[in-house]
Amino acid sequence: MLRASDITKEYIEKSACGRRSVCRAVDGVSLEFEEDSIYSLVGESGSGKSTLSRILAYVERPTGGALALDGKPVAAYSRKELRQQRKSIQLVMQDGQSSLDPRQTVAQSLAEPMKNLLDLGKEERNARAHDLIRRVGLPDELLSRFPHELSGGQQKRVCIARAISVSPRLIIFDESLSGLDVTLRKQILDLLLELKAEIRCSYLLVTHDLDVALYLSQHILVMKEGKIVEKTANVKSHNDLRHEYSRALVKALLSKRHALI
Ligand SMILES: Nc1ncnc2c1ncn2[C@@H]1O[C@H](COP(=O)(O)OP(=O)(O)OP(=O)(O)O)[C@@H](O)[C@H]1O
Repeated sequence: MLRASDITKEYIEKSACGRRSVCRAVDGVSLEFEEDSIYSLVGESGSGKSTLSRILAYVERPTGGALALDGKPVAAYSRKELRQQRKSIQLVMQDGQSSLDPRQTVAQSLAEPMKNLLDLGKEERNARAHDLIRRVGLPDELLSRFPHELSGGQQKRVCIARAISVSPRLIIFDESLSGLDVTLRKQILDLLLELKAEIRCSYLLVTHDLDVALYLSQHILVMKEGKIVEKTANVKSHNDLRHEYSRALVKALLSKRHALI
């Protein structure tokens, strides 16, 4: 469905003394996402996961390489086609509160992508907002609230409802589950599995947490210093990860578990 070929992203950084240097955040990444599958992207902080996610969601342009959707290069899309395709890939960011406009009620927040990307009329948007809020397990009365009147878990659910409102084919969750306590995180993970069974889209979950990746996904992608160092399909346990760097991540995970017991 979505193919990324040799994606590179360089940032020019300026030091305090005015010297310029190049940071290669993403370095020659090629990936292919299939329909109806769950992928996790893991790697340590600064390995380029968020940058790659923004590029895959067309929020940021790569410095090199190309994206193609259903075989057609995204660069060849007209403005109108690109707008149409924007709904296919949705990005859910880490912080629920700052991803939602503080001046919009939940109903307005849910209506916005349906208005901009689906051209739905007001009545249809309202009806869909009621349906969406229930699908993510929240009561209808929350539709009239503002983001600061919601708990962290409720904000995440609203962000998920907003992402599914346009029937995407791939949803990228960029660290969207961090900062939640274990019980709440499990609830959201189970909600994602339920929704996926209903809407049959693909997920890319960007996470530091290998346990979360193993719980949810069939495909694990491991990123280090801007490169994908391992792509493993049909992952059942951490033993399936073979690359030296992946083994180091597994070792860190296991020692963290022992420290907690
Ligand atoms: N807008 C930017 N300008 C300059 N450098 C940037 C920018 N965004 C990211 N970087 C740099 O690119 C590299 C990759 O950052 P990125 O946020 O993609 O990593 P990450 O794996 O998502 O990290 P984390 O898990 O901590 O969120 C880092 O060295 C970061 O400092």
